[in-house]
This record gives sequence, structure tokens and C-alpha cells, in this order.
Amino acid sequence: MPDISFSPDDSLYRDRDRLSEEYTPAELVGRDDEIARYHTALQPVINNEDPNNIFVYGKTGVGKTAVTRYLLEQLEADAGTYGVDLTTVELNCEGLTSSYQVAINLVNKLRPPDEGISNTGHPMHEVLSQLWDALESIGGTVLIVLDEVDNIGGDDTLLYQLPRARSNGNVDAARVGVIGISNDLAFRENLRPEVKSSLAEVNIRFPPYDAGELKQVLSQRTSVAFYDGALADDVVPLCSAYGAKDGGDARKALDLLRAAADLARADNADTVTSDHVESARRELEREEVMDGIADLADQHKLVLYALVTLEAADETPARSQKVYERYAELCDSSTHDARTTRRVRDFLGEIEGLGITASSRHNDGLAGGQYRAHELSHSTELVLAAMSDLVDHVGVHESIVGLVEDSDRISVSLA
Ligand SMILES: Nc1ncnc2c1ncn2[C@@H]1O[C@H](COP(=O)(O)OP(=O)(O)OP(=O)(O)O)[C@@H](O)[C@H]1O
Repeated sequence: MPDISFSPDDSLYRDRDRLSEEYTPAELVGRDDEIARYHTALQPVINNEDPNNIFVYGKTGVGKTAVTRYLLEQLEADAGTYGVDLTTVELNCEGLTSSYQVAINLVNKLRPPDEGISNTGHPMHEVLSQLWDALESIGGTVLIVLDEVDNIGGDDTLLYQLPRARSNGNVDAARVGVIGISNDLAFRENLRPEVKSSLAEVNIRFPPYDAGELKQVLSQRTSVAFYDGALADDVVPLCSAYGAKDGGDARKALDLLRAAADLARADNADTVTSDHVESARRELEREEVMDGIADLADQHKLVLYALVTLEAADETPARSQKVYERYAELCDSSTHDARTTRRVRDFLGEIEGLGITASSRHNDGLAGGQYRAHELSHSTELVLAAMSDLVDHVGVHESIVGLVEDSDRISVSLA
């Protein structure tokens, strides 16, 4: 029987929590240009002028929230020094899918905790009136951060009203500034022009981190999270390079570093090495692909299943038409209606967009014309494991019999 007793083992980590999402370092590195522009946009606050409405956008994990918190903390401290009456409120809009829900949550953030209002049952105009009252009683400059603001969807009443609260005469004593943060790049584009012009007076784009910037971010964390010498020299550069490749996302790079160190710790290793990073990356990638496939709709999974059977038979890269034919056979042998070739081409594009497959364009000239050929970006075993529910339902295709453990359970023999 294995020894299941627990004992502290901290030979690598000085403080593992410093690699977690919750930890914000005292200084933010690698975002100097964005910090400088953001700083300029916030400057009117300290001059006691009307604040700018600021729209911060960029892909996930590029420091939008971290930089916002970092600057607002500094601004609050300096407002204290210069006698500026400043209140900042941060609301994460995740799960708040309408102006109504965001407005109620804002009212409850602005009011004393024992004076909150219920989440339903108020007309919108009443909620807005409570919002103006709450802002008015706070007074001074009130900066409202709406993180993940795109959750609000097409219902932009609040995003229209809030930045105009003063000019429309809804508040008088308070100077309201809105900071909207979003990683949905289409959201800002799709705002009505009148909302865009007031909500996004100043736009600040956060580009993905490059490998050099991620190296700065990771080096800063390693100095507080690990003991000296706990990491081999190539670990931080490798995690940074992968982070840059995976969308320039600092969260992913930090997660990779932590997963690598966890593997090293589980191995009782003296140092974290590049082999740990490679293994951790395979494991994280595996989880991501598994999640991505598990979330696909049945029609997408059928298309993917078709490609898996072709890959298992060494028939990839396979032309879209060939994938379609196999897909139609799979639909025939199950209870699914086959969609048109055009829809299936769309499905293939969407699956590729998730990084599950890859395609290349071919040109066979007069003989074969132009076509796209598809293949899996991951092992057939991994993809099959992630869609075992569909395989159970449709049946095990003969080409994958050797890859599925209990394949004699159901077997589908197709042309
Ligand atoms: N420049 C940086 N220095 C140190 N840590 C950083 C830096 N940028 C990002 N991070 C860390 O990376 C993680 C993700 O950053 P952050 O939450 O700011 O990203 P974001 O752009 O707001 O992403 P999302 O749109 O997904 O919310 C956090 O743990 C944050 O502390």
C-alpha cells in the first residue's frame, strides 16, 4: 500500500501562491507604453477635472485588469495626497448579460452593504434613479470600472447613460468616469456610434505580450515564487516563448511555469527543467483540446469523427469533399441528418479555429483544381477520448477499432 501521509515539501517553491491569478506584483513589468497612455488618460482626475471615459481592450491575459488595478491604486493614493475626492468601484460583468443586471449590481456596490436592492422586480428607470442617487451621495470623482463589459451584450442602455450622467443632468455633484474593459474585439466595433463616442473617449489597446515581455513578467514572479537556483536557466525563456506562441497571454505563461514546477515537485527533482516544461505543456494542451472538443455540438463532432477515421487510415490531409463523404456515411449510420457540403465546410473552419485541426490550400491546376485538405492537429487517441460520447452513439468505425478499448461493443463498418 502506498504511503499516503502528507508532509511539507517546499524545496522548490518559496511561495507558490505568487504564481496564482490572485497575486498582483507590486510593480508591473513589460507594459510601459500602455501604462504611460493609461496614465495620461487618468491625469484629469488628479487635476479635479472631468474624468475621461476609457475603453481598454485586448486579448485575454495581456494585463488589462492588472494594469487598471495597479494605476487606480496609485491614483487613489495620490488623490489622498492632493486632497482630491476620489472613489473607485470595480465590477466584473461576467454573468451580467443586460444593462439592468449591471445597473443593479452597481447600485449595490455603491450603496452601504446593508442597503442593497434585490436583483429583480424593479423597473429600469427606478434602478437608474437609484444609481444616480447613489453616485450623487458619494460625490466627488467616481471612477467605475466595468471589467468584461462585453457580457452586457447588445443591450447598451447603461453604457449610453452612464458616461452622460452629468451632461444629461442625472447627477450634479459627482463627476462620473467609466472604464470599460473587454477582450471581445468585435464588441467595441459593434457599439452604436453614440455609445462608442462617449464610452470610448480614449481607447487603449493592449497587444499580446511578446517573448521578451513575458520573460520580464515571469522573471519578476520567479524571484518571489521560487528559491534561488530552483529553475534551470532555460525554463523562463522556454515558458516565455511558448506564452508568446499561445497568444501572448501572461496567464497561460504563468500557468505553464507553475504546472512545470508542480511536475518537478511531484518527481522530487532538485530543479525545474525544460523537460518538465515540455511535459506540462503537453498536459495543458491536452486539457485544452479535450475541453474544446467536449464543448462542440454533435454536428461538429461528426465532422471531426469523419476526419479521425480518415487520419486513422492514413488518408489525411483529406480534401473537404472526402471528409464530407465520410461525414455523410456516419450520419447515415446514426440518427443524425447530414447538413449541406457548404455547412460542413463552415464546421471544418470552426473546428480549425479552435486549434483542433489544421488545413492547407492546394492547387492541382487544371487536373484537380483548388482545394483545401484537412488533418488533425492532435493525436487520434486524444481526439477520440474527448468525444467518446458521440463515438458511443454513432458506433466504432472500422478504421479506429484498434484505438478504442472496448471496440467490440459497437462496430460500424462503412464502405
Ligand atoms: N505585466 C504584468 N506583470 C505581472 N503580471 C502580469 C502582467 N500582466 C499580466 N499579469 C498576470 O497575468 C494574469 C492575467 O492578467 P490580467 O487579468 O490583467 O489579464 P487581462 O488582459 O485582464 O485578461 P482577461 O481579459 O482574460 O481578463 C494575472 O495573473 C496578472 O497578474
